[in-house]
Amino acid sequence: MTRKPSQRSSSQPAPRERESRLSALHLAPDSLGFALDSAAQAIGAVRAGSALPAAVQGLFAFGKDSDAAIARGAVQDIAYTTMRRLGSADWLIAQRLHKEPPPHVANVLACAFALLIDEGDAAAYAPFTVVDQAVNAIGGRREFAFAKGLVNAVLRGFLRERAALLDALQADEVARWNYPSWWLDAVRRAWPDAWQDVLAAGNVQGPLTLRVNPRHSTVDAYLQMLSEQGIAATHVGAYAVRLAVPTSVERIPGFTDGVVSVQDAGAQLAAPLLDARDGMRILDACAAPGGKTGHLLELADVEVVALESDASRARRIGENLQRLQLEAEIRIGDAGDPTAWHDGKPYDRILADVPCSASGIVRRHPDIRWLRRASDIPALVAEQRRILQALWPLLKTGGELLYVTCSIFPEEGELQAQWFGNLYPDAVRLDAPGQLLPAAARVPAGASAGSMAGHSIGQHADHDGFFYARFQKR
Ligand SMILES: C[S@@+](CC[C@H](N)C(=O)[O-])C[C@H]1O[C@@H](n2cnc3c(N)ncnc32)[C@H](O)[C@@H]1O
Repeated sequence: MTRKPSQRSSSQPAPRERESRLSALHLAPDSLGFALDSAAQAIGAVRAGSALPAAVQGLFAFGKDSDAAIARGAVQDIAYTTMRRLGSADWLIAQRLHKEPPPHVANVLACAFALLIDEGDAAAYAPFTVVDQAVNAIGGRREFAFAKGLVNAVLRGFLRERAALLDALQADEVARWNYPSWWLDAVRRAWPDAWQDVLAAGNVQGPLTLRVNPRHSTVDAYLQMLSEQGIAATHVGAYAVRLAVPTSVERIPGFTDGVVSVQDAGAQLAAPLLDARDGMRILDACAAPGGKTGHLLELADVEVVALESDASRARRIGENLQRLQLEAEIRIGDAGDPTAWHDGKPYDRILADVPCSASGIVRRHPDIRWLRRASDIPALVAEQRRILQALWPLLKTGGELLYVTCSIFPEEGELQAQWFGNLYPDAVRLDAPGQLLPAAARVPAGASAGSMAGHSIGQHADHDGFFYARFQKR
């Protein structure tokens, strides 16, 4: 948790814009009740199909900066924690209530349950504080005030029967693992020896990992600088440094000057695998927000075309490269339709970091598991194939294509690589990590801690899930 709001509530209405369908909220912006109410709105938005970052952003879009600053950290923490525990929270609600409550009441309860599941030192707030503040959150809106007694009874009842309920919850797979059942089936099918580790890794908050820019520093020199500033960090990859305590980017030494970037250790494998050398012409075919584009340009003096289909996301490539003081040619276009953007000059290297289920990065985006549907996977597989087929003819003979997904589903990984190898007799498969399963340094209590199938990065493994396949054109 980045910050805890005070337990104070106030009779003063919070001066921020609210969803039009909700009445005014009579709670102070620095109270836990206010944070629970806001987080509940974000959960409601995700249940309606919105991505969590957009849902949280939307809450503060019209608010005063001061209110947003006060509440935002706590709201974000509660909403993300709730997403990681939504299966448990919904199960507990169903156990305690025979009739479905109004959605906002259910979402406040879900947020409260998510905070009550941890005990002792692991708990962010004292249990009775959570209960009192959840009751305040419900009482803070005129139309839900009738449910104060119910929220109080449900949450206090949970505290009385906590151990028995959490024990019973283990028998329900969705409640236990906090993933939808189709996702549980898919992970079990794909990784019969490691499925529990994979699921558990996705339920741990990801660390803050940095990539050191070799144009400005070295990992050793940067670690030394951090140590002089009293910041604990570990060397976790060729260019990767993991901070012991996550912080905001403005506080990361050297971030604004482009000495380091924020990038997961698993994602940092892409640019070195492309083996780019000075003078090469490279296509980064699905480039935004430009994490891998920046890394490529840090490693060699290359000419990079950064292609992205989403114009608003493409702007972030430019912002990231500006901070790094590096340049690429940014083009907006569909990687699956080169006629619209390709100038006819072939590439030495192509990075195909294609759109995918993002099932490998759920620890950073815990909403993804609830937003995705099983039917999304075949649609994504088809889209990945369309893009790969369009890109292969753009590669020079002797050139290399790196296929990347942040997925743990073999349909988007190994099976896709095999399909590609069978389709193109001139594609020679080169060494690459293949499936990199997500690995968490800290696995939550109660989760299995057996050995991982697939690859991980090494002794300090703590990275998202990726798939990497490399092909050379003969
Ligand atoms: C996995 S992300 C890329 C991450 C990026 N390589 C990085 O390291 O920061 C995939 C990107 O592909 C874009 N995209 C999706 N379909 C595309 C298409 N048909 N052509 C080009 N870009 C596409 C998405 O908007 C998204 O920004």
